[in-house]
Amino acid sequence: MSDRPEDAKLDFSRDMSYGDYLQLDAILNAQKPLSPGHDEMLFIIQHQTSELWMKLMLHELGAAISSVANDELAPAFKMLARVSRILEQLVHAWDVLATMTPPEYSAIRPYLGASSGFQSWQYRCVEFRLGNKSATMLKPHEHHAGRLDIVRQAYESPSLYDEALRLLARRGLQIPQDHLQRDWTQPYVASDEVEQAWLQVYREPQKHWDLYQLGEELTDLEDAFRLWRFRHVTTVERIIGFKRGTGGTGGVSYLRRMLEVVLFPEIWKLRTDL
Ligand code: HEM
Ligand SMILES: N[C@@H](CC(=O)c1ccccc1NC=O)C(=O)O
Repeated sequence: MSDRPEDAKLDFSRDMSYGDYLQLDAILNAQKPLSPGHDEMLFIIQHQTSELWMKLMLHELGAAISSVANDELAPAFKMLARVSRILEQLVHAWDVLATMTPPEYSAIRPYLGASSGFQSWQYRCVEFRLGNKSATMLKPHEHHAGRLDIVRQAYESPSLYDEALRLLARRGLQIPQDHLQRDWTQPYVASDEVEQAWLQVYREPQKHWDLYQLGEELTDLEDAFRLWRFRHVTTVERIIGFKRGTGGTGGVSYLRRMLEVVLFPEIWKLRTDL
């Protein structure tokens, strides 16, 4: 045992090093700016780090959905809490991107062509796993069969909320049959009976403690996701104003409409009716 750096292992000619393990050659050689603009490095790294966090989110969300489906709530809570913390991290990441001014972004934007975050397949999988289903959103991935399969898998599977409602039914709460077995590609439709079931949980938390905790984990998650959407719109407005998006939508008008999405409607409504 020693505190001297000279005593650390220094020869990695035969052993796996930090960079080997983390595949840093692949990651750190993946920043290829197309424009002469200084700020493109920020733009690329902001997106790449977001995609890495989304990869972890999908890893956690997929496992959390399976855990809920298997009545294993303790591990699901831990994974959902992690997803919410990742979203918070992504909310704060907007502060870094917001240091980019409109003229700085104008130097990069012509080089982006028709590419846009709208085409992020991992983001679309997150939305689908959280229950925001839309057939149109599969289309940008049709040109790439492997990716389309991944997005379609998320599209066709029960969402986190679908599995939560199936769990409530297994616990004896009244959930309508058409919420328990349905075409999972269809957008979720809120129901008074489902709200009544959640109200029972929230009126007697001590009787349904883990379902109550699940309800609050879902609330945390949607709360953090709403903040992410909001920071996206405000950051976009401060950088490009009301210009149309490179992806072809109205831009800020489209992103504002996305602020109206409610993922777990009865969990929010019950607060008024409790
Ligand atoms: C200068 C920075 C940014 C600008 C100006 C911007 C602008 C836009 C616009 C205008 C759209 C609407 C689609 C379109 O027509 O293009 C959009 C969508 C999107 N952007 Fe960004 N964005 C920026 C940064 C980011 C970052 C850092 C991420 C993180 C990954 C991101 C992820 C997305 C996603 C996922 C969508 C699709 C949203 C949805 O369908 O609900 N954007 N963005
Ligand atoms: N939609 C943006 C372009 C954009 O932001 C973008 C382009 C390529 C890769 C990622 C992007 N980020 C998120 O939409 C724009 O209209 O300027």
